[in-house]
Amino acid sequence: MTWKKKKRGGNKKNRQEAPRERDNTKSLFDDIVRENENFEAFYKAQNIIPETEWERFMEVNKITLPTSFRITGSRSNAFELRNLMINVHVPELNKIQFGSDNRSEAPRPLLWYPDGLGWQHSAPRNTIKKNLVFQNFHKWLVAETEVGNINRQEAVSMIPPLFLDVKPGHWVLDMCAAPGSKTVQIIEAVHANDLQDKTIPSGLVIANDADMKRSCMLVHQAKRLKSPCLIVTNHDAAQFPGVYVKQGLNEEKRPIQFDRILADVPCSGDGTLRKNFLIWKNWGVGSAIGLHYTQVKILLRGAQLAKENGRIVYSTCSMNPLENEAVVAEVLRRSRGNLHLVDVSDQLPQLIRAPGVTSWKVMSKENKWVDKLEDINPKYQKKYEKSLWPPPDVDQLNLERWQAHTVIIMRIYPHFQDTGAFFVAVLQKTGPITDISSINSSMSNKNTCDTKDVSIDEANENDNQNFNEEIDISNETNKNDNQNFNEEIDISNEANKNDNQNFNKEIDISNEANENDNQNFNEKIDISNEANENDNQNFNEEIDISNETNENDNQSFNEEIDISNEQDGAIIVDPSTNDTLDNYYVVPVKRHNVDSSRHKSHKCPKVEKPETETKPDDEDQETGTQKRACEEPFIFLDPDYSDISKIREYYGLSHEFPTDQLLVRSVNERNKILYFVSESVKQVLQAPDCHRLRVVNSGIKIFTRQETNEPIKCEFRFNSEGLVMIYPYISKKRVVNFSLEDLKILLSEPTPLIDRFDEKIQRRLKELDMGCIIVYIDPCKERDAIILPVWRAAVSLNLLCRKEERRALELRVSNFHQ
Ligand SMILES: C[S@@+](CC[C@H](N)C(=O)[O-])C[C@H]1O[C@@H](n2cnc3c(N)ncnc32)[C@H](O)[C@@H]1O
Repeated sequence: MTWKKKKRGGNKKNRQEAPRERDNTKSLFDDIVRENENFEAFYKAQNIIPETEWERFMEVNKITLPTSFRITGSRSNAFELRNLMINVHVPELNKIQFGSDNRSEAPRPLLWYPDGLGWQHSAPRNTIKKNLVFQNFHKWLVAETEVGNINRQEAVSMIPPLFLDVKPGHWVLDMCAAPGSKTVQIIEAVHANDLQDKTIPSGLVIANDADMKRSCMLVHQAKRLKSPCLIVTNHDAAQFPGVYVKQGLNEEKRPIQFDRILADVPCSGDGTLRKNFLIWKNWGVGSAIGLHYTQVKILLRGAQLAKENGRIVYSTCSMNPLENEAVVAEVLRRSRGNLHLVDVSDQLPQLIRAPGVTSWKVMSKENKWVDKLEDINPKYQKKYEKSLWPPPDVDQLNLERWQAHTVIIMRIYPHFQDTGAFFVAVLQKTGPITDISSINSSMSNKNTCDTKDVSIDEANENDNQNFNEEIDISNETNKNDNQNFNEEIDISNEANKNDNQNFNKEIDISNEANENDNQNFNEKIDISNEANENDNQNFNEEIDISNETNENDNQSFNEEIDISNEQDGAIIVDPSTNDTLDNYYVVPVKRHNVDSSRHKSHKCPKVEKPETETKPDDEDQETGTQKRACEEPFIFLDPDYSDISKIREYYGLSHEFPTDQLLVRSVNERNKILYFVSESVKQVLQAPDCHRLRVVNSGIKIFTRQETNEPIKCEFRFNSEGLVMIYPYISKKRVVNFSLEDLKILLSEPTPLIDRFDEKIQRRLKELDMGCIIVYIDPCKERDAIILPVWRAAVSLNLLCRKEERRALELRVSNFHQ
């Protein structure tokens, strides 16, 4: 059987493209299943799917996965979009009839997802391409996705963060976060009360991933949420460094610990068969056996980093008990009663789930069933962990509870609700996870029960063994992601084509406008150039991120430097015990007053690298990535910093706004961008040993210095990324209330002339000098107010936001009629 490779990047030989449409899928899958019977043999023997359901389980696995998405953002905004789905899009799409049974494939809500904000649809791509109604719907989806109001995400992948039960104010660690779908959910939960409280959220989300490239994807994904609570880091989660932060009035040093931990670990991914049929074809027992040890180490480290009474969610997109129940059982055993499974049967009652299992079988890499480690050929025993087999006390672990609908561990299978498969376990920490080394290890079969049990060296050794498999798998996942990503790129390219058309038009228009407005020519060019930079960034995620980072943040992408730090930081210990404090060395990071003489003296802890190793902007021959000589520091501004006083005066910024949470990223007198972070992010970034954290990104842009030849009173303009956050703290001095009609004029061209607006607006604008103003639109009670930064030039206005934001706004405004 041969499948033709479709156009797609990569030079992988023998790569086969699975058919996408439902109609022709089945027969081809039957062929794959025949080619790889191990999958079927393995899972039949595990007896995890009742015999009566087996046929249905196999059938559904052969059908292409529906597309699913979540409506995100603030509550009222999300409800507005949900109502638009229910009242406008679904009725329109329901009119389309297609498929063999002439059935409509309009989106339907995921019944178990709270507030009707989760959706899925299984319309074939051909339909989407050919049908105008679907095309319009898709355009809307893409536009709202670009600005972060909609998140495309596999339905089952939405489940773990819901069980994590994140509350505003929580400190959350997402251990294996990239590409970031679940991080986005966590960030949303941390911001859940923003609108009611009208305060800056105090929570913290650290999103970590061991893969640098994927961490960058994560930055891009999470950036759309404009959260000052996020830090993206790049570590092996099993060795996530301990950091001491100063907390409380006395600034007492305490080890960093989290209210919530998500360990969505790397796995064999056989729950994603419907998305990536190659997993089925290449399925083998080796992946799970190889990953088990890494998974145990990550979950264990997560348990250590949780606060007492903190919640830890362990999840995989694998159905294999060796990656699921075996991992949880081993970590429960090692925690010596300080970790418990949580009964979450009352949460998401409409989610159909099966309980965990208490017996499972281990198949050797030679595809033979093996009852115990000792039965493995001694030559290969090192490759297996004792903990792969069910422990003797497995019945006491509550892995399975199926009484009165009580399910503690959740197994979600594709045939339950037309999704992928997933495994979720919710754990609570009730005491310190200490002294792991003294536990007689059932895990290690290497007869080393001393401190080396989970020591760095051994962990690394093992990691290396497993790493190749992991890389294969994550590549597989990447391939898969790329598949899906290409779909999106196709669409967005189309959108971009359109944009280019519009863009040219805009240039024409702006030229026209410039004729009218020659005085402000330079300003407009500057602003539009910035907008163009942003636009180009979005054509290519990676370029986008690295450019943005290099230009604005100078945040470190240098893995070499960080690896050396990793060695310092890799101390496996429960932070609630102080016994490793001596292993930390302290590099004090002071608050910097940005004056040229002082900031020159600021030393980035990573500059000590010899120049020959990392020249600035050196190109890595192997990866093609840009290396930087040093990671630029996070320099917190002194509230007395002169530019802040200017901003305060010009915009009427309240003293309640925590200006001490503003920072800059470059040691430069004329800092172009001022970033803002939450109080807890600041605590972490100012931790004496923060250098141990390999920070990839943090902070939202709130002010940008506007370079202009014109005489203006305040050089700093608002950045759309941070405006909503700071808006409650500014006076009405430079706020102009617009009606929807005024907004339409503003959006009608890049630099509409002031005299096109309503007379009242003209009068108000005349009161204001040249510079940044804030346009406020309150469409109606049920909808969120729209707050926009606008440049008030001599005779025209210029909306200061990215093209994607502008496009989504245009769509939103056009929907207000309906
Ligand atoms: C299942 S994916 C995570 C998906 C992610 N939580 C989401 O919802 O988008 C597993 C991730 O773990 C990362 N990873 C693999 N080994 C790791 C390790 N030792 N520490 C941290 N991350 C790791 C991979 O790069 C991959 O991005």
